Amino acid sequence: MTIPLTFYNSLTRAAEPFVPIDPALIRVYTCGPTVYNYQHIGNMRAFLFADTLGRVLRWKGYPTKHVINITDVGHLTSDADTGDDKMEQAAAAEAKSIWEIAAHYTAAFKDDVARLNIDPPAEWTVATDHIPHMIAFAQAIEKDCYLIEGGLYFDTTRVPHYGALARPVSEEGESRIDPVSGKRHAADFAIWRRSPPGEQRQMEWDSPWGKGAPGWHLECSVMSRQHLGHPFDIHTGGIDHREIHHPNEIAQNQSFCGCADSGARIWMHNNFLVDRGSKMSKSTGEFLRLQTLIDAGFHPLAYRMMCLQAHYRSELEFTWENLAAAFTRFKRLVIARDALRARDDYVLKGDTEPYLARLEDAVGDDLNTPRALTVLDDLLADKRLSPATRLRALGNFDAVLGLKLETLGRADLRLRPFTATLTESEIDAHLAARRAARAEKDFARSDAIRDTLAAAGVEVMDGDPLGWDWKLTV
Ligand SMILES: Nc1ncnc2c1ncn2[C@@H]1O[C@H](COP(=O)(O)OP(=O)(O)OP(=O)(O)O)[C@@H](O)[C@H]1O
Ligand SMILES: [Zn+2]
Repeated sequence: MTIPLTFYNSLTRAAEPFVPIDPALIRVYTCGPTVYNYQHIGNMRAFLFADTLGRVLRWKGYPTKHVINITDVGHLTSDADTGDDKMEQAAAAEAKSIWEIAAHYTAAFKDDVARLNIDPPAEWTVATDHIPHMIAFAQAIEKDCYLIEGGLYFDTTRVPHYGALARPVSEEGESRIDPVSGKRHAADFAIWRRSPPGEQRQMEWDSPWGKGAPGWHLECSVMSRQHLGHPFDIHTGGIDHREIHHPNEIAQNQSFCGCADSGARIWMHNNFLVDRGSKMSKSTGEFLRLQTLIDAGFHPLAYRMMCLQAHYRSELEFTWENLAAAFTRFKRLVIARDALRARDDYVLKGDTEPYLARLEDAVGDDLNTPRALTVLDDLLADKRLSPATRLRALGNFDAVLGLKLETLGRADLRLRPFTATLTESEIDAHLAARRAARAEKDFARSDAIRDTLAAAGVEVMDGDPLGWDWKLTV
């Protein structure tokens, strides 16, 4: 594979050729979820993007170490260090301990990761496992901090070009940051938040600056440095992080190294999933979970397909129609694959190289997955290649797109097999008749219909949790 990779670097606002720091190991850090609630499908878009990046690097032959953190402390209700800790607030609302909250939502997040076929990273690092390291890091940058009643704050005028990543740091931008009494500059942020006198927090630790908890930005500087070393290759996150969280990480990293290095060579940001025109957000209440989509009858990979159809730097509007269209496209791919399998004569004829080159070119062009999908469509439809040849190339597309085209069964998607003797609408008609029979308590008739379906290769699944009431017995 020879086509170079190009990534859009938010630091320079330009597409740049990817030059590994050490080709023997590419190091990637992704800001992970705050586990005070279920992740919504917008959050999962951020992890799908990071997964595509990791997949592309590995497919290109780069050994890659990917770290994603779990934020279980420090993220306040405002990204700019005011309000309550999101974890404390959720624990109070659900009358549970923070540790229970974190365990529950971390497990739910990892379920979604698996269902979306996101490759688990080399390490999931947990913020609260790193408190001593955070204190040591804070001591190292204390020279650029000042102590006020609220805790230890970072003086953002102490590093060169603070906020260059957010660009421009406008008056308007800074006015979004709520004032904290004693802060020297609006953009200054908490490194260590002291527990208010007389108040006991569920999560608090002793430190040289009093009992309290680390600031949210600190954890990513500390975990990325500890697990990857600075500078590492690529740092990713959602585009909201480009404004506050990542500029603050960069300021800490610069203070720590006493240099101008941001800590990562390339900073990449995915754009938002929006719902009726605005960012889908946990904090604003109503949001969609992956489970909601599954309950509505969609395979989780239909959502992956929906995300792949848009470039990661474009805003993506969620509508049920878009999701249904993505699901249909996904089913068509599975149907096309099965049609090829049915005709497979094990004869290899034709050359897939041009398609693989186009795939490489597409994903190398700042992860252009929409273009990669059209390459896949073209490959499957190319009659100059034998079925076996086309099927053989699928592994490359699976490696990059993660759609499980090689392994997913038709039954998983509720598709009628080519060998089935009933059409999809006939199956539905039988099922409707069976439901009517059951409603009339005519179980003999209901069982007879079930047997008819079974003979045709269709197994009825009463009470299927996915809401699909039949699957194929193949
Ligand atoms: N609507 C969205 N579309 C795409 N990415 C998103 C969206 N909302 C959040 N993200 C990204 O999801 C990742 C995890 O976010 P995190 O759990 O910190 O979110 P949060 O701030 O707690 O929740 P929210 O932003 O939903 O209130 C981050 O990279 C964030 O930028
Ligand atoms: Zn982070």
